[in-house]
Amino acid sequence: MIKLHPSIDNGFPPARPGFSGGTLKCKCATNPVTVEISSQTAHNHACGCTKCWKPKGAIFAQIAVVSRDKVKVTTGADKLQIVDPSATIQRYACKDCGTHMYGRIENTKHPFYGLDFVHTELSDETGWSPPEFAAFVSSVIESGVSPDKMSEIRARLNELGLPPYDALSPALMDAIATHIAKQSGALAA
Ligand SMILES: N[C@@H](CCC(=O)N[C@@H](CSCO)C(=O)NCC(=O)O)C(=O)O
Ligand SMILES: [Zn+2]
Ligand SMILES: [Zn+2]
Repeated sequence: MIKLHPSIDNGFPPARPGFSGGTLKCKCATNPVTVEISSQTAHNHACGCTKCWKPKGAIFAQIAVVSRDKVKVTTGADKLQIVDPSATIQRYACKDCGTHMYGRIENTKHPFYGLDFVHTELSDETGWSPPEFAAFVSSVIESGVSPDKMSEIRARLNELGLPPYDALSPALMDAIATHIAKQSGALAA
């Protein structure tokens, strides 16, 4: 069976009611970077884009959002560097092991401003919100996955209960479009 991501391939538990966060740790054996997340996450999803960090050998990333005021670097801030300063999401990665610790949007007009992107598999705690869908599925081809594999990948995502989309989920695409329409005046603010 095709492997997509180690936290997804064997199924995943539901969110634990009352769960209120945990600590993300990079892959460095010594002096790891730690980031405290003091809330449950939302919109967790598998992402096939080339920009999101993936564990070794994984085709997809697993990524969720959390309010930026709930994200705090607790150790090793000096080891963090922004992967691509020109990207919409500024991804802070450990310069020793390459793990992305959080991604932040600085453009206050962006529909997702205020939300940081995090990989909850970097935490030892259980109870995080599980993935709900798969985004940017066709983009895995950009990382070198053969187009011949796409039917198998989409079938497996469906089997896991993760509807595959080639951008974000319809609910998130609608939220983005609504935000833009309110900014332009096409819809009442
Ligand atoms: N085909 C491109 C798609 C990259 C892309 O647009 N990624 C999305 C999703 S990331 C988490 O869901 C995005 O919002 N990117 C903004 C950014 O990365 O700054 C590819 O695969 O590279
Ligand atoms: Zn590291
Ligand atoms: Zn992505």
